[in-house]
Amino acid sequence: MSVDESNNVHTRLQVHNCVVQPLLTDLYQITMAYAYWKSEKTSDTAVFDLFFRQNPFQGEFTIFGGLEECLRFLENFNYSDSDIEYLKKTLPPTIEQSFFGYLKELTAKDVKLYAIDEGSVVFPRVPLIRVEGPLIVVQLLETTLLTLVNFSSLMATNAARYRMAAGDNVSLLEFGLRRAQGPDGGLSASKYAYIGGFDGTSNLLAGKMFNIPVKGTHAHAYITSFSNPSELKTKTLINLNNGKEQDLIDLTLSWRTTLSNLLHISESQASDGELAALVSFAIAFPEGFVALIDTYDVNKSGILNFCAVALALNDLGYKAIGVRIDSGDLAYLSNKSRETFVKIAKEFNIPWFANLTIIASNDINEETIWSLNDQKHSIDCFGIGTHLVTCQRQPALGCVYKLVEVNGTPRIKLSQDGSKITMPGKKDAFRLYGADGFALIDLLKKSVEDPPIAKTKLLCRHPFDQKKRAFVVPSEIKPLYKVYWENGRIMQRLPDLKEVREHVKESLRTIRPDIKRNLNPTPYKVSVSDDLYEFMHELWMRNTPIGELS
Ligand SMILES: Nc1ncnc2c1ncn2[C@@H]1O[C@H](COP(=O)(O)OP(=O)(O)OP(=O)(O)O)[C@@H](O)[C@H]1O
Ligand SMILES: O=P(O)(O)OC[C@H]1O[C@H](OP(=O)(O)OP(=O)(O)O)[C@H](O)[C@@H]1O
Ligand SMILES: O=C(O)c1cccnc1
Ligand SMILES: [Mg+2]
Repeated sequence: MSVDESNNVHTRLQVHNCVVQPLLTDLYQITMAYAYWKSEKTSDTAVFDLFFRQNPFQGEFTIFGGLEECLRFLENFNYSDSDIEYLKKTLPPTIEQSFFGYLKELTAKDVKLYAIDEGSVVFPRVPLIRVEGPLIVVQLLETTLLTLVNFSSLMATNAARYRMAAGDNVSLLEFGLRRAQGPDGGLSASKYAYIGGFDGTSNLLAGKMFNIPVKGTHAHAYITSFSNPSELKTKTLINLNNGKEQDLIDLTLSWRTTLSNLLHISESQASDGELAALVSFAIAFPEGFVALIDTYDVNKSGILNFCAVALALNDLGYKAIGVRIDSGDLAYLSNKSRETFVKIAKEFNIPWFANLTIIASNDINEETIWSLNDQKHSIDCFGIGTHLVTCQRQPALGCVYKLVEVNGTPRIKLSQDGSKITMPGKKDAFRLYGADGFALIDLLKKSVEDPPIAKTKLLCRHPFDQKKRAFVVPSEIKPLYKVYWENGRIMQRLPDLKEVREHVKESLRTIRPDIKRNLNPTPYKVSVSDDLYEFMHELWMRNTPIGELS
C-alpha cells in the first residue's frame, strides 16, 4: 500500500477535527497576508521554525504531539466561499477585491514541512517543525499550527509524567471530560493522554473517534439513588453453574451476615441503600462488576457491602472486578481494602479475591501519586480527571513560530533576553547517542553543512554561552527531521495512536533517568555546530545597533 493509500484508508480512526480550518486563526494573519500581497510579496519565500523555549511542569523533557493534526490541516487548507464572504464583510472596505480572489485560490501545495516524529521526546529550542514555502501561505499557517501543537504536546507530556510517577504496573484512566477546557479540550485531552501512556478514557466520543479503550465505573448518584433492597424489581441472576435463576439479594444478605462476623464490621452500620445499589449494578453487569465504595463509609459500609455482593456473584459463577475509592485517605483505604480481600481469599479459598482491582480517584495529581508511592498503597488503577486534562500545574506550553529565512536570506529576531533570540536560517537537527544507548545531546546544524558522522569527534556548542562547549564522539546519530509534507501531500506513513503511544515509550527509554526525574531533573543539552554558532553570533552582532554615549 502506498503512503497516500495507507493514510487515507477509511478505517483510520484519527478523524480530522472539523473546527480546524483556515479561519481558526488570528485576524492579524489575514491582515498581514493582505499587506504582503499589496506590497507584491506573493512570490517571496520563507522558512519558519516552530519550537518552545522551556519544558513544562518544571521538567526537562517534552513529548511532541499534534503532528498528524497539522498535516490534516494542510490537506484541507483552503478558504471556502463562506469564509471569503465573511472576510469581505469583516475586513476594512478599502481592501482590494482581487485579494479575495487570490485568497480563494490558496492551498498548501507549495509548502514543504519537515518535522520530528510525533510522540518523540523533544527539547527546548530544537524546532519540532520547519515550514518552508510562499511567505504569505506559511505565515497564514502560524496560529493554527501552534494551537494544534501546544496543547497536544503539553497534554502528552503531562500524561507521560503521570505514567512515570505511577510506574508500569498500574493502570491509568482519564476521567476528565467534565472538567476539561470545553468539548475540544476534553477530546484532545483524551487523545493525547492516551498517547502519553494512559490506558483508557471514560470519554466515549474519544473512544469512537480514536479507537481508545473506554472504561468506567459508576457515580455516587447511582449509589445514593437507592434506599433499600426491597425496592429492587429485578432481584435474580442466572447461576452459571446450573443455569437456574437465583435471588442475588438473599444470597448477598446472607454473605453480609457471615462477613460481618469475620471482618468485625457491624451490619447495622452498613448502608442498605448502598447494598441495593451494588446488587442492582451486579445484576446489570455480572461479568464486569466494579463498585464505588466510599459513598457512606468505606470501612463501615462500602467494603462489607461490596464483598458480600462479590461473594454472592462468585457463588453464581461470576468474578467481580473490584472497587473504586473516591475520597478519604487513598493509601490507608486501599491497604485496608486489600487486607480484607486477602483475608476473604484465604478464609473461603478463593485465591483471585486477593487480587481484586482497587481503583482510586479524587483530585489526583502527579504529586499525589509520588506521595502515595512513598506511603505504600494497594491501588491498581488511578482514575484521573481535573489535574490531568486541564494541565493545572502548567496550563500552556509556549511553542512559538518564528521566521528564520526570507528569500534564502537568514533572519534573526533580537531580544533583550538572550535566550529569546531566534536561531537564524534553515537548520537540521540530530540526536547523538552514547555507547549506553542513551541520548547524549541534540545538535542543530545549518542545513547546508554536512551531517554529523557517528564515532567521529564533533564540537557541540551551547547556542548562547561561548564558554560552554564539548567534544562528543557519538556511538549513533539520528537525524530528527523527515519531510512530512511536500507537493500537496503527506509524505510518510502516519502511525496510528497506538503506534505513537509505543513511540513515546521507546523515545523516553532513550532519555537518562536523571533527566526524567520528578525533582530537580538534570537539563538535557541542546547544542549548535561551530558553524551555526559563528553564523548566529555574527548575524546577531550585525543586527544589533551600536549604542551612543553622550
Ligand atoms: N494518602 C494520601 N496521601 C496524599 N494525598 C492523598 C491521600 N489520600 C488522598 N489524598 C488526596 O487528598 C485530597 C483529599 O481531598 P479532600 O480534602 O477534598 O477530601 P475528600 O476525601 O475528597 O473529602 P470528602 O469526603 O469531603 O469528599 C485529594 O486530592 C486526594 O487525592
Ligand atoms: O477528581 P478528578 O481527578 O477530576 O476525577 C474525576 C472525578 O469525577 C468524578 O466525580 P465528581 O467529582 O464529578 O462526582 P462524584 O462526587 O459523584 O464523584 C469522579 O468520581 C472523580 O472524583
Ligand atoms: O467511570 C468512572 O468512574 C468515572 C467517569 C468519569 C468521571 N469520574 C469517574
Ligand atoms: Mg469527586
